Amino acid sequence: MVALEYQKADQGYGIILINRPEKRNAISEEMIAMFRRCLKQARKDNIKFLVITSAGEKMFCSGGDLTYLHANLGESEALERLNPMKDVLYEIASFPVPVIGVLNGDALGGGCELATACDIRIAKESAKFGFVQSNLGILPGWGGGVLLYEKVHPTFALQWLMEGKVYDTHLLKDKGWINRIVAEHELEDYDKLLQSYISKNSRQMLLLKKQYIKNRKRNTLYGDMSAEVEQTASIWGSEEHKLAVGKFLARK
Ligand SMILES: CC[C@@H](C(=O)O)C(=O)SCCNC(=O)CCNC(=O)[C@H](O)C(C)(C)COP(=O)(O)OP(=O)(O)OC[C@H]1O[C@@H](n2cnc3c(N)ncnc32)[C@H](O)[C@@H]1OP(=O)(O)O
Repeated sequence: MVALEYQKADQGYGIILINRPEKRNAISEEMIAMFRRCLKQARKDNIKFLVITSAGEKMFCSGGDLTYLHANLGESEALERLNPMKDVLYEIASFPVPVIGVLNGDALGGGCELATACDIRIAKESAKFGFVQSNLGILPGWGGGVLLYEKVHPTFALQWLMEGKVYDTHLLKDKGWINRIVAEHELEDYDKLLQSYISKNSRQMLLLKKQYIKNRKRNTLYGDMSAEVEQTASIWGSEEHKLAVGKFLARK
């Protein structure tokens, strides 16, 4: 089974599928390299938009693989392991056509960062989402906190990042993080689900994304994301982080 794959759909859009449901779609080191390759291929194809979604019904993504991103890493080692996925998130955020996150299940930690890097989020109604990093003694490790400030009101971004709460789709739609809530059965037919995008042409999509990037509040996105990752790496070895990750890894 391939843990991450890309394909171009007949209707002219691309899909990246995170396919590791048995580990709740946690992102491993190997999958980061696969992500880069898939994005590269998607850039070459003449697609109208790119979808990022996952296999399984439970989780869109449970974040970074905690066996690889464990808490016993030194600052420079943590930075080395975090930066590649930050680059993937930046690549998604600056991808030439719109990127739609189809959130088929919950997301935690880095999973919420990945969802936030997408331009549009369509979520299954029953899904729950948590920027829980503060509960783990860290900050977002892939630059996704910076992206969150771009997507929702700054006071809500700060509140979510500070409190580390897990929210439902209705609250997050009110806050502007989720664009559209759908029933589970609507995820069975992508061409129908995505019809309002499929019906537009490639040139329109390309120009709309270009305008969106131009209208971004900041033009220092990459540097700001890198600074956030550095800050996270600086507190990676905190006692709170060691305790939280140690507890997860030892729970069975
Ligand atoms: C930069 C990374 C950093 C960030 O910036 O935020 C992060 O992303 S840190 C990670 C944040 N995520 C978490 O803390 C979530 C950890 N996982 C869980 O709390 C639970 O697994 C779950 C996601 C709520 C799902 O619970 P449940 O449905 O009961 O399944 P299991 O717990 O039994 O998990 C099944 C299977 O998957 C493995 N798993 C789950 N999440 C991860 C992960 N993030 N990394 C590695 N492995 C993960 C889990 O260990 C189980 O494996 P087996 O024991 O081999 O079956």
